[in-house]
Amino acid sequence: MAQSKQEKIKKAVEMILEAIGEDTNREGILETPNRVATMYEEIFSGMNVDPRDYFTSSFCEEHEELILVKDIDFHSVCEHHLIPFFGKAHVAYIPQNGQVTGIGNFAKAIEAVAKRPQIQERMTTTLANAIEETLSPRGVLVVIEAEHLCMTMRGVKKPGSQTVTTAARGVFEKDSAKRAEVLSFIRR
Ligand SMILES: Nc1nc2c(ncn2[C@@H]2O[C@H](COP(=O)(O)OP(=O)(O)OP(=O)(O)O)[C@@H](O)[C@H]2O)c(=O)[nH]1
Ligand SMILES: [Zn+2]
Repeated sequence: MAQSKQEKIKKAVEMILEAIGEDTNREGILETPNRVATMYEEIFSGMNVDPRDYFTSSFCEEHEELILVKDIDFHSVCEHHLIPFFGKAHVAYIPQNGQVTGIGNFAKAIEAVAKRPQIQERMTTTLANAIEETLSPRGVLVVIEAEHLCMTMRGVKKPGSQTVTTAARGVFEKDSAKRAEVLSFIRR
């Protein structure tokens, strides 16, 4: 992150600490604006990353059957309150014309979309669209399950509540049996 952006974050954090009545010169707090600026660099590192870039390389493999990468951990930041939501993402696709990609690329793309202020629906849709647009599979299904701290530590305060979102494209949009097959693998 550029120096000027880091400076802006530090100043803003200092102002928040002052506003809540903290002594910004107190030993434990003195370095906090710095720490937060460094942390933001990490947790918002996906701001200008296009998830489609992870799917531009594919290799030709004659496997036109289901591939499911499940239980991919992620942490993101709710754009409404700037506190975390986190959980697991599952990505299923059925390749077409042998266009298969490295399974690690799904985890990289999830990191990219998670590391920016987000809402869960957009994260789900962005991933499904990125895979559809680049690999042109017969179908893609993205399922995300997450706990939102804005719903558990504040506001309605419902600890343990989980939000599930899905985005289905191609064959998964039309074929409920195919969707059900993926969901049963996810539940296992
Ligand atoms: N659809 C959707 N809503 C979300 C997500 N993350 C947080 N929210 C909700 O977005 C809403 C923000 O609404 P506001 O009315 O502006 O915020 P608020 O008054 O603090 O609302 P509460 O959180 O309900 O107390 C809240 O209902 C949140 O629960 C998300 O990923 N998707
Ligand atoms: Zn929120």
